Amino acid sequence: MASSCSLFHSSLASKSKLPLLHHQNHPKFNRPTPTVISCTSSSTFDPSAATSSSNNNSPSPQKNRRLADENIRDEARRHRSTAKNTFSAKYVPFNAGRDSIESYSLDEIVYRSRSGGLLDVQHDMEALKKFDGAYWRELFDSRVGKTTWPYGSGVWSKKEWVLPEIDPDDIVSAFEGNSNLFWAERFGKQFLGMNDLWVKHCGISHTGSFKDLGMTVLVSQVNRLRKLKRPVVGVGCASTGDTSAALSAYCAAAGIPSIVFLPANKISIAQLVQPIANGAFVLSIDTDFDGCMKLIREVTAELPIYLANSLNSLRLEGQKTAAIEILQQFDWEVPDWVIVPGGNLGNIYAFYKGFKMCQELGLVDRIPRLVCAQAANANPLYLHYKSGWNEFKAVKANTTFASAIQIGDPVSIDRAVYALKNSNGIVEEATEEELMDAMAQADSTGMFICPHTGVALTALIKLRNIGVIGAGDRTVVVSTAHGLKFTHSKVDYHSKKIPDMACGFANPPVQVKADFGFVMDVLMKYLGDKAPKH
Ligand SMILES: Cc1ncc(COP(=O)(O)O)c(C=O)c1O
Ligand SMILES: N[C@@H](CCOP(=O)(O)O)C(=O)O
Repeated sequence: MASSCSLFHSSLASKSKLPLLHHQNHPKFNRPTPTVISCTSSSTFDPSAATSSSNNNSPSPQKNRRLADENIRDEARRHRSTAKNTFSAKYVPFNAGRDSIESYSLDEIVYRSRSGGLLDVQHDMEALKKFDGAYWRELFDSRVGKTTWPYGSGVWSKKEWVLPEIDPDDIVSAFEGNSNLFWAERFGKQFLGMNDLWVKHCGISHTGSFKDLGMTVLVSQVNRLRKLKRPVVGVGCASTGDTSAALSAYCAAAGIPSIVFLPANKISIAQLVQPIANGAFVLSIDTDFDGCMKLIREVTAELPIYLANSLNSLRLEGQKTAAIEILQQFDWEVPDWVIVPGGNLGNIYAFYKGFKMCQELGLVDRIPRLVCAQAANANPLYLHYKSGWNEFKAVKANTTFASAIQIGDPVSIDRAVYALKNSNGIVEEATEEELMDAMAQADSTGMFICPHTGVALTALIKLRNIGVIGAGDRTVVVSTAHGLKFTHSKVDYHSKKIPDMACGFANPPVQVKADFGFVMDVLMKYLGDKAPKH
C-alpha cells in the first residue's frame, strides 16, 4: 500500500513542476532539491510543519494503519510535527485604513472595534504568500474528502487560511463542507437557455444549512477558550432557525452549553426541533429576529455567554471556504457569477473574502461578480443599492416564505456593501410569488431547494431575462439550506393554499377511489396529456 506521503509527494511535485512542497525548498527560497519532505505517513501534508531541519518526523514508506485503541484525533496527534506554526491571524477593525494599529488576539472575547464598528479576521498574508498559488491549490486538492483529522473537513482542509493557530485537538468538526456543486442541466436549459448553471448545495450538510461552515470554526475557538480558562460558560445566538441548529449541534458534540433566542412562531418546525433535540436552552421570544438579535447582544455583554452570530467575524472564516471550494470544484477556473441569498449579510462578505484571498494568494487571477438576492418583504440591502448606496435605512421585515432571511436590520451591512462594491456586484429582490415559483420550477427539475434558494434563483431569472447574465455565463447559485427544513411552504404551494398566489407550478396529488377502473381512468388521462404531440 502506498503511503499518503508518497502519493502526495509524487502527484503534486510532478503536476506542478514545483521542486517540492516544502518551505525551504520552495522556489521563493531558492534552494535546490530537498532530501526530506516533512509530511507524515497517514495525514496530508502540514505546511506549517514544513521545515526540513526542525522536523523530527521521518516519512514512512508505508501508511500505518491506526492502532486499535487509537481514534483519528489521537492518530493526527501522533503524526503531528513539532515544527513551529508559521501562520497567524488576528482581529482588526473591518476595513480599517493602513494606519490603524488596533488589533486583538483571536483568544480575546471581542466582537466590536473600539469605535463600535465591525471586526474582521486578518491573516498574515506575507507568511501565506511565501507559498505560491500552485502550492495552495495542490495542498487543498490533496485533502479533499479524506477522513484525516481535521483536514477531511471542507473547512479545515483550508485550516492555514481559517484558524491557523488552533490545535487540531481543540477542533470541533463534523467533516462539514465538500458540498455538492450540482450541474443544473435541466433547469438551466429549460427555463434560462443556459448550459453552465450550477447550484452549490451548502444545505446538504450536517445540520442542513451553510451555517455549519462557520459554526465549526466558532465552536472550535470556544473550545480552545474554555481550555484556556477564559470566562465562557455557554454560547448564544439569535436565530431565524439555521444558526441555532448549527450552534446547538456543534456545542452538543463538544459538551458546551448553548442558548438560542428564537422569534416565536417565525421559524419552521423542522428548524425549531433541531436545537431542542440537541439539548440547547431555547428561548422562544415574542419578537422578530431583529428583536432577538438586539437582546442577545445585550445579554452577551453582561453574561459569560459567547456570541455566535455572524457579527462575530470568526464565523465568516469558515463560511468563506465555500467560495474556495467552488473554485476548487471548477479546477480553479473562476465562474462569471455567484448568487447568494442575503439576510444578516455575513455570507455575501464571506464569499467575497474567500474569492479575494484566492486572488491575492495567486490561486486564481480574478474574482466572480457577486449578486446578493433578498426577499422583497425584507429588502434593506436592495433598497440601499437602489438608492445608489445612499444612507442605509433598516426596515421592518415582513413575513416571507424565505423565513431565514426575514431580517430588517442586518448586522453585516457594511461588510455586504464592501463585498458588492469590490466585486462589481448587484442586488436583486424576489416577491413571494416569484420566489415560490422559482423554487417549484427548480424542484420540478429534480432539485428540492429551500425558499431562500428560490430568492437567489429569482435574481438569476431576472438578470438573465434582461441580458445582464448571458446564456453562456458560468453561474453558481448558492443554495443555503436543505429543502426538507421548509416542507410546510412547499405543501402550502402545491395545495394552492396561499392567498393571492396563483401557485402556477403546483402539482397537487390526485384523490382517487381505491378502484381499478378509476385508477385506470386518471392514468390514461395523465399519459394522454404527456404523450408527444406530432
Ligand atoms: C437558509 C439561509 N439562507 C440565507 C441566509 C442569509 O445569510 P446571511 O445572514 O449571512 O446573509 C440565512 C441566514 O441569514 C439562512 O439561514
Ligand atoms: N439566518 C440566520 C440569521 C442569523 O444569521 P447569522 O449568520 O448572523 O447568525 C439564522 O439562521 O439564524
